Amino acid sequence: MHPLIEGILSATELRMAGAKQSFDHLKSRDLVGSAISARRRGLIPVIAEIKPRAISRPLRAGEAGEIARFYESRGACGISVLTEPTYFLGSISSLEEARRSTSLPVLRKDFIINRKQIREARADLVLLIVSIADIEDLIEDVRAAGMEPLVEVHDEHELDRAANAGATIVGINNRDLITLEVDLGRFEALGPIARDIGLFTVAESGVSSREEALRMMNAGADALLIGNSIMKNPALLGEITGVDIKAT
Ligand SMILES: O=C(O)c1ccccc1NCC(=O)[C@H](O)[C@H](O)COP(=O)(O)O
Repeated sequence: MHPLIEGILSATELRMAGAKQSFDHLKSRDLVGSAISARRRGLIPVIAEIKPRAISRPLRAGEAGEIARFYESRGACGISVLTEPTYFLGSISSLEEARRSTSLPVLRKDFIINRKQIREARADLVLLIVSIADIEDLIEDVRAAGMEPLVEVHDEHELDRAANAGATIVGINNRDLITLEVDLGRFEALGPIARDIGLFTVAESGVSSREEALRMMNAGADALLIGNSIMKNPALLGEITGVDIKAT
């Protein structure tokens, strides 16, 4: 594990001692349906991420809602919100704002290690990372709270673990959590294996152009998760999804 992630996990344990843990059981929004509908409209299905770290500052009140609405207008099929505060400068309030501001399914992207975190806030999907979490228990907890787990894997062993634990949506992260290096070849190697066993596959990290997005789609991705490149240059999202291309 990279020292940065060890630091995030220690800070998470401390913070959770006093966290609130309740939310309304509203109807969940369906990511798979939203991605299929994007493809039918000729778009590349992108889960667009709100990632304050990419712009090196926390968001102002109201900004997460503005970004979420913009992402929806540029063809996103889902919104991911980084809620981890220590390194990623995220917040639960951004998650709640983003979900109130669009009709898209919203993913809570964080380093979830215990069930208290799952009940901190309403999302439609919650990220569980196989290498840091007891996913066998937490998958059930996420579903019991009316949400769906997006289970992140980095190699074939983790993919087997996710499938055996009952995951149906897997994220294959092109970013290595030990070195933090990004290699799109990781999805190309694992994506087809995940699809062959019937999983819905999300190619996570490292996509910064339409060409790279097409590369992930050609490798069998059902959806892409993109953060840094579109936070730095939001206009890029329409180019990647294809909304801009259809408009011209
Ligand atoms: O993004 C990081 O620097 C990072 C560092 C350590 C652990 C996780 C990290 N990112 C989380 C993510 O997986 C990404 O935010 C997400 O997949 C989008 O990736 P990108 O398009 O490369 O921002």
